[in-house]
Amino acid sequence: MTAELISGTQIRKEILAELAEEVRKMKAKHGRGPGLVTILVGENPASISYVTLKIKTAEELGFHEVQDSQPVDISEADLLALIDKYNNDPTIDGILVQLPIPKHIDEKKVLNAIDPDKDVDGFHPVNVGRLMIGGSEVKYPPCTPAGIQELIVRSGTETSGAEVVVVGRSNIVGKPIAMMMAQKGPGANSTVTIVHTRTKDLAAHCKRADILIVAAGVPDLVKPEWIKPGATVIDVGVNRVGVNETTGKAILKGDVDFEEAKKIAGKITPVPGGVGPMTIAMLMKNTVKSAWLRLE
Ligand SMILES: Nc1nc(=O)c2c([nH]1)NC[C@@H]1CN(c3ccc(C(=O)N[C@@H](CCC(=O)O)C(=O)O)cc3)C=[N+]21
Repeated sequence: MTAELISGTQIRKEILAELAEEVRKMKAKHGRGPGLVTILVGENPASISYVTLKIKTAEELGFHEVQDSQPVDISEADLLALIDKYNNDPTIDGILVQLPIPKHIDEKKVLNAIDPDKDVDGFHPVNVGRLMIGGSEVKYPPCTPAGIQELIVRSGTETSGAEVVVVGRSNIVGKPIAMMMAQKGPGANSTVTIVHTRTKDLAAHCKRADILIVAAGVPDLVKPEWIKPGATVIDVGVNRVGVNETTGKAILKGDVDFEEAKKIAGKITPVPGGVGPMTIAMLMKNTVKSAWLRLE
């Protein structure tokens, strides 16, 4: 048996079509679409490629899109002042500072400076707190975890009472997705275990999972024999393992040995084409929500 492929590329299309319709309505009613600014500091090639994808998607949806590129040696004070400018700009609904930022700038200070009501990444402590409370308190769920939950639900995977094992405990993926799956409510109600590189017997924990979410950043970490037959496997890894000689593009690999895992899993996400495209779709969704909240 070969696992059913969960296509982020396909599901993303459905979500973007829904959002495009909302943007049309918003423009008709209020004379403007959602405004999103992406602040990019320096010239990290991976960051440039993500930001390019974000801009392209925002433009397709009819957003008012501002790309603000800053030199790698911008001072912390100047970056904070820039964020403040966008906090006070009524045409901007979402502010995203592409991470990572250079070491001489305190990332925490930067994330804390963004108005929580424009924090469409969901990284501000206020939004992290809202996520912990759950339910209607949640305003901007972080984009990658929101995309993961959407993939799980839209693939028809039962979450209520399911054993979910999350590999990785980062602030942007592991911790929030674990909390979201454990919450009360649709697409959640799961029994959640968080494991990481210091966990004893990682394999045994993974093997119990009905839903295995892997966000460790280690290529091919999860072996086929770690997967429970029929499980839903969500691979969040985006590892650049080389460069394609003919196209010059990066070769991406997930944290799961995909070719072998798909023989055992029930449903599985590919890399690329799985979680990545969903992250951007959820960013757009949060920005549309922010615009509605600001306009009405
Ligand atoms: N403030 C901030 N917010 C972020 O949301 C954020 C960030 N910083 N820093 C970096 C990570 C990473 N990230 C991805 C977005 C899209 C794909 C994506 O679309 N990936 C495609 C492949 C794209 C490619 O070829 O590189 C795929 O998996 O199919 C992946 C990863 C957002 N991030």
